[in-house]
Amino acid sequence: MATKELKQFSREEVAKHNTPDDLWVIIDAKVYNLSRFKDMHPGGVSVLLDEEIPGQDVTEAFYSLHRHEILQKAQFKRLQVGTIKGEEPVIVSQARGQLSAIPYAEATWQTQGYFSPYYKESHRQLAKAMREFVDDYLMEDALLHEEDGKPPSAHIIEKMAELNIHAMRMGPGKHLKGKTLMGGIIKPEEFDYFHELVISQELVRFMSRGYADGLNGGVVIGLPAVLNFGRPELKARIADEVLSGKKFMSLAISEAFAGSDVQGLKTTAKKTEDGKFWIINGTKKWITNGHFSDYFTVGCKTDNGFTTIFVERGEGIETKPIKTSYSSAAGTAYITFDNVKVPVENTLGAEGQGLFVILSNFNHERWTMCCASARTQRFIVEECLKWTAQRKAFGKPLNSQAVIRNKLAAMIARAESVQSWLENVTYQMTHMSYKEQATYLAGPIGLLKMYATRCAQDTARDAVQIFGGRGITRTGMGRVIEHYYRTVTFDSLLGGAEDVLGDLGVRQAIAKMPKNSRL
Ligand code: HEM
Repeated sequence: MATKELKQFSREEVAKHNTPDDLWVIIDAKVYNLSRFKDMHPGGVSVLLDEEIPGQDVTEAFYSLHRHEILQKAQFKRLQVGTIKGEEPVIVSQARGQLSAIPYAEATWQTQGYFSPYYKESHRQLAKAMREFVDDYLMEDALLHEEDGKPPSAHIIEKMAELNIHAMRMGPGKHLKGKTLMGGIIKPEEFDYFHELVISQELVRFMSRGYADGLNGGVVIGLPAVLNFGRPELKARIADEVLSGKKFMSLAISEAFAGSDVQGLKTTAKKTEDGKFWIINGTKKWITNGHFSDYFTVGCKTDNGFTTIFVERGEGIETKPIKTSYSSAAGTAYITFDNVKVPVENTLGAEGQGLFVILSNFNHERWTMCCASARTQRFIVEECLKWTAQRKAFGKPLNSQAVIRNKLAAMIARAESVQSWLENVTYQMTHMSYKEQATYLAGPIGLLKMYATRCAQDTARDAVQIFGGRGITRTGMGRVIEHYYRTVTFDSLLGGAEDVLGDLGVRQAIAKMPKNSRL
């Protein structure tokens, strides 16, 4: 119903509608008729018949029990019959594409009154366009498919391809040449890692972790090996098909037998007698997007060591979904390869050098995970700041309790420190070649990821304590917190387990210690 059709009432008029069969309430200067809805109210009838509800202003009671988004839904919007004469609603939803006004809900560079040396006008424009894109297209699809477990809708993948978002997620490089990025906001030759950071951070704002990985996460980690080490004709064909959203791919390394210990993998590739084909046998586990992938970048044991091979779905390949604690929208799969015949031209990099092929992209992969972790932690800070301001306990807002403020302080400090370190590392990346990044940043990125995911888990734990039972309930006020707490561990495992990455960082530091240093 359009606002202009709504009647205006005085508070006295509303007060007369105070019986079970004629039950009106005021929420934020809007008048709702709950007479018929009361029997369908998910919170029950009795709460609506409490002596403090019928005919009265229930704004405070409503917002201590419901998310604002409920009133935005068509089936509940219809309950509004009018507004209060001479009053304006004060509670507003964040408009499409808008930045949040909640302190710390946006990184400093996007917060009014603050400065940053890293971001230019093109980053700001890209951030704005990405936010609008996410609000317009992804929010609804993400919530839907995080629940029903289906992969992201085809029209979303197509729209992302049209704007070349899939390509931008691969970072700066030749693959962007000649492409119109985000409708022309940014030129391919200007695209840097801060642009990519902006994209990675906006693409998780819908807080649906499984869906976020379903959104071509496999391409981000599986395609670089083809782009950097594939033969030119293979590279051209696959990049085109995958970045245009027509085909999906995944990185198939982990096995039930080995994860972080890449050298302990058991899948084998043996050459046919004529030397023209590989015959691949083995299994892979926890392969993101694997269930709907057309292509796989597969790590195999070969006679001369470890070799990475590009494999197309076909005879001998079977993928089965694995149920994990996040949504099957991610297409997490168990894959079996039974005598799969692959042309040797599909070898990525040199035979026996597959470890280098895989390791060379680990820095970028882990860095994108840090981008996502920093952003989602910040979203949790926003949820907690809002909740503790609107929820009352012992007659006062939750945020009047020192113990709650202490938790908020720790959360804010973690979100800010992760983002600041991330921006520093990103700045280094913009000034280093891929090879220099491998030399100088593998250790710091390992440490950053370890730190980010530990902070994220601490923040998830604190948030659940702040939200209480709601923090473990899938619907209602705490739905974002519940989801975060249930899925936050993914970040600490994917792309290398926390302890392994921390250890990598320290081992690299030890290796670089000057031999002549003494206390
Ligand atoms: C326009 C008016 C209202 C609408 C559309 C509405 C709608 C809903 C919906 C959809 C839920 C379940 C979703 C969720 O878990 O958040 C719910 C739960 C609930 N509602 Fe309402 N409601 C309204 C007004 C009220 C009022 C005035 C009260 C009285 C204090 C109330 C008390 C509750 C309670 C106690 C719950 C259960 C909350 C929980 O499980 O944590 N509702 N309501």
